[in-house]
Amino acid sequence: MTSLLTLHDYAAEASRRLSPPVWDFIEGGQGDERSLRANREAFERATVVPRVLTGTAEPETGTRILGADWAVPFAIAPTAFHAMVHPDGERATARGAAALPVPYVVSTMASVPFADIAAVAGGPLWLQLYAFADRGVTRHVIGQAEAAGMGALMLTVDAPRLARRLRDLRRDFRLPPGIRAVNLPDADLVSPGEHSRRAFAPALDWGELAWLRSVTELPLLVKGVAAAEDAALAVAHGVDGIVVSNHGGRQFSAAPATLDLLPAVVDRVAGAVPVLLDGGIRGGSDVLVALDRGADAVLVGRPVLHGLAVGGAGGVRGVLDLLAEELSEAMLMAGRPRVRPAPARSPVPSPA
Ligand SMILES: Cc1cc2nc3c(=O)[nH]c(=O)nc-3n(C[C@H](O)[C@H](O)[C@H](O)COP(=O)(O)O)c2cc1C
Ligand SMILES: CCCCCCC(=O)C(=O)O
Repeated sequence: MTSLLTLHDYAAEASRRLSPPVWDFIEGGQGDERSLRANREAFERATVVPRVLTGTAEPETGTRILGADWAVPFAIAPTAFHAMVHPDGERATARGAAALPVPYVVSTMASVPFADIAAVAGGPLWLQLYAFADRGVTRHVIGQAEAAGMGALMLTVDAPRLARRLRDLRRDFRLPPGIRAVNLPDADLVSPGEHSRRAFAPALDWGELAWLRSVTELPLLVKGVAAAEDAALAVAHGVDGIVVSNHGGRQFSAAPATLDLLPAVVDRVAGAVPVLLDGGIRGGSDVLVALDRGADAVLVGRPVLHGLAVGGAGGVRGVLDLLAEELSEAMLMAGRPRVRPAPARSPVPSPA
């Protein structure tokens, strides 16, 4: 194996190990993939002005989000069907995350039961939630997450259905045999895109948040916010956190880079709730750039799958340890002794 000194090294090694259809499912974006590229380009042109003589020897990377201690200001983004990448699926991901530990946002479309993931997790475990047309299905998923002891719900709001991803369409991508969304009442689905058209709630509105509040007491974040106006509406509707995301460029190719959207969202939210960002984080300096522009923490998607492909739980741990080490070095070199404290849980009441 080539030496794995950067997250890009993990990606290159993963591309050699995964089948071309699975690799393309992971890497692809919507349409001409402009937003996928934009996420990276924004980080590639971003800089952080170093401060000097700050007396920093050992930066403190820890933070506190929604009442839980995080060893690092990053978490694993929700990604579906880890058993496509490694036979132990999300169990291996959770084991890899447990070492540091790194918080893990488990996808509704996990290929391993939530309870089994929770059994090996070592840090905060949240559920990413898709809202289904049949609210009974949504309730079923929430119930299993609660039973597994998950600490928060992250509602994905940028996916009325999975978008047209040309790489998948060209390959007529199907889930490999035996890969199932085991936490759904009807776990057998073959084509993710087709299933999403049939099962996802097609016309979500802000009312969904009030309904979710009526069925669970878990803190509620929304994932997929781009516009500052929507961030303000989310706060007004009483969310506990916001994730600035364009779904890793997988939903709408004209969506701006998330890093470019972040400052306006942070400005509008004005500390009412934590603001997280994902899309294009590929190194510790990227994490620091996002923090510098006002994010309280970030989520990391594809690199975790690359680690999983390279070495199961050990590969995930390798990716997360590397990111933590790079972040610590970036903070040291930039003269940032600690992560700015995130807002405490939102005091904003839900609108009637
Ligand atoms: C293979 C794959 C599967 C994904 N599955 C989900 C999912 O089930 N739910 C969700 O909200 N987002 C999903 N996402 C989007 C990620 O949560 C995240 O927004 C994105 O990957 C971040 O960008 P990055 O991969 O550049 O870090 C998925 C992304 C990938 C690459
Ligand atoms: C109906 C299956 C949905 C899989 C969702 C995965 C996802 O969000 C993605 O971006 O891919």
